[in-house]
Amino acid sequence: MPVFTPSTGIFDDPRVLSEEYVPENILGRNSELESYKNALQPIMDGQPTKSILLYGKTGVGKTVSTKYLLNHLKTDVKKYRDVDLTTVWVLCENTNTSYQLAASIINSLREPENHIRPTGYPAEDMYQMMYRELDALGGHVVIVLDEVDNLQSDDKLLYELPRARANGRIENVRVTVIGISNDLKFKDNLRQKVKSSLAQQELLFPPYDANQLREILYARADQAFQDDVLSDGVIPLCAAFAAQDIGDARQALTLLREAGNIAKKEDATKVTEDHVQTAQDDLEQDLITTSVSKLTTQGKLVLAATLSLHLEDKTPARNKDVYTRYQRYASLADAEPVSQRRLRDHLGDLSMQTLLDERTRNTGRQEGRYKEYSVSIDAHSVVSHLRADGRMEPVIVDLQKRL
Ligand SMILES: Nc1ncnc2c1ncn2[C@@H]1O[C@H](COP(=O)(O)OP(=O)(O)OP(=O)(O)O)[C@@H](O)[C@H]1O
Repeated sequence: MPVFTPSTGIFDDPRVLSEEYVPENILGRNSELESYKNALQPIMDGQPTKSILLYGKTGVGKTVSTKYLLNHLKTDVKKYRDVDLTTVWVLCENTNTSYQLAASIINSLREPENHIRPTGYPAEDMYQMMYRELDALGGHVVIVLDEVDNLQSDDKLLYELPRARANGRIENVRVTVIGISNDLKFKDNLRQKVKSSLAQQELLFPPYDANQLREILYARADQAFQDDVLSDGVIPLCAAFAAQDIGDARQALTLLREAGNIAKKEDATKVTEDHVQTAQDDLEQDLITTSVSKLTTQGKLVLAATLSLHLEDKTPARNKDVYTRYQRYASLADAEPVSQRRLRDHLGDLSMQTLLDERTRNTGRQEGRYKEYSVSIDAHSVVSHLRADGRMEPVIVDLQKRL
């Protein structure tokens, strides 16, 4: 018996479904791309530009559209106007201060051997170094600040960078700043003067609907899979799952890829809707595992308290009801309880991570508006994931009485 046999021919080129793959065409974003292109057009025309703040939830094409337009702009500006366009892309995930941002900009313009250490300089020296570096480039520089919301608490450069030329910090180069954020409330939290500097133009990318997701998936599937291996319902089902959730193209592509992987593992000749369903269940489990394991002890206690109410059929529950149960669980786990106000933040976080469902009730005059919470995931899997934290053991014993 041979040890190795050829894999079944499900995929042609699975890399096409990976996160790294850059598609040639952006689908389902015509009007958004048109507005974005108009916002960048002054660069082509050699006119002063306004800064751009681009919003939208995760996976709605903000990154891919920005890369697509900047790549074209770079080529076209060179061709028609002989202007050099430099693009600087800073992922602000771990960049929380203006000082770190200046260091990241400098380093992204330098060869690795000339990188500076992002510590130890007086702040003003660091900023001056950055402006000198930018000015030396000449032409036009587009600085993309991806996940710009991380810089909210130290916003000096968010204010100054878009105005650098007007304020005489640079002379030879024009700078356009594009801030990208999936925090839809980011702008509301900015100081007025930062808002008017960073968000001179705003673009909103809405979630994809099922039709748009289907269009994106069909184009990718054509290259990713061998001919005729996808059953007819597969792409519509992947699109429907992702549209029902938050309309995220990344999620839809991952689901299609995982369905293909499952079919391949089973040595199946076709990818079916059952494979999609299994992939969806697996991904949901992975999401719960990751989200629960990343919670702080307080977050886990709040989740456990809401879950125990759920198991007693007492959800949707209000903040004050969760708080009573939470206090008991905090004491069982020997943790200092947080205030009721802080509990509200934890409930909000858990809802953002889709571990809980949040619903606002409006009862008219008597009680006004309030929020209610219920559990949106499988109780057994939450309990098994909470078990990984030894401190939760007494709480789990209590929860198990209700399971
Ligand atoms: N309109 C589209 N056409 C083709 N592929 C798309 C489109 N929109 C998104 N994608 C693909 O979906 C994935 C996520 O897209 P992208 O990274 O642009 O999302 P995003 O809005 O920047 O998300 P995040 O805020 O999480 O970074 C990528 O693999 C991208 O190639």
